[in-house]
Amino acid sequence: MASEIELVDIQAGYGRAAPVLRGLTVSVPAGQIVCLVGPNGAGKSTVLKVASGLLKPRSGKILVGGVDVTGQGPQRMLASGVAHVLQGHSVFREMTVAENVLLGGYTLKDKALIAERTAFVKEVFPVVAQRWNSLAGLLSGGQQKQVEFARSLMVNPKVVLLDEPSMGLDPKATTTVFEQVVRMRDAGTAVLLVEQNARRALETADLGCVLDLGRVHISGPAPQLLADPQLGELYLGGRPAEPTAIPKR
Ligand SMILES: Nc1ncnc2c1ncn2[C@@H]1O[C@H](COP(=O)(O)OP(=O)(O)OP(=O)(O)O)[C@@H](O)[C@H]1O
Repeated sequence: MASEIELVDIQAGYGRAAPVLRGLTVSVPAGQIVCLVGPNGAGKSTVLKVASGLLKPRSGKILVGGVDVTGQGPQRMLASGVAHVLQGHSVFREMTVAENVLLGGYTLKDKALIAERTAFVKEVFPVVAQRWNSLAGLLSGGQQKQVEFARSLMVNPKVVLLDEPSMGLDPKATTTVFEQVVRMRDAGTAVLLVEQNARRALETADLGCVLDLGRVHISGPAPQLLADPQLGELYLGGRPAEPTAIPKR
């Protein structure tokens, strides 16, 4: 299956500190949700920063749609088709939902294309259409997250990187947000999802990767990972002796 983005044998870290990612390889096939789970500090957000060009890898390769884009910064990565929805809340509360979403298309010059993309994101995220002229700050946390998702889809990315989309949300809003992640995938965008809420993320994803010590320790179809006792072990503080590969479907 063709990959929208591939990170190959990535070494990356901050400043002069020891590397956080130590030979990490992950790939997101077209039309799939891949989730990264792992203990605090395992490097999950760092993977997304490398994938979106915010952090340049010390070594390794980044391929988008098979094209080598290693070393490109965030603007070029966005133009290549990689959109990053950062951790926390990034809507402008004093602006309308419309203004927030249209910001995502600021690089688009063609008015017809902007109108087409606007209609598309309103269809994928009904709450965005319903609250189009409301101030974004009046929306609930889960609704604001959908505004962020809609903004990221304005440029028709190949892959969207989602960093802890359920952070700070109650269980009902979390359910809604994960349903919208599935809608994004079904609408044709591949997703690389980072989550603390490992169970919910694996229930939503097609494929899962467990990060530990800066590399992927276990990977495979999400349902198989959910049933894997080693996953529980990791979260209880134990470590698997050897990296394990679960055969692909
Ligand atoms: N801007 C930064 N400068 C220096 N070190 C950083 C920076 N961001 C992250 N780190 C360090 O990199 C390591 C991995 O952090 P990262 O945020 O990628 O982990 P994570 O798996 O996403 O963690 P969490 O689940 O707690 O969000 C940690 O040791 C962290 O302290």
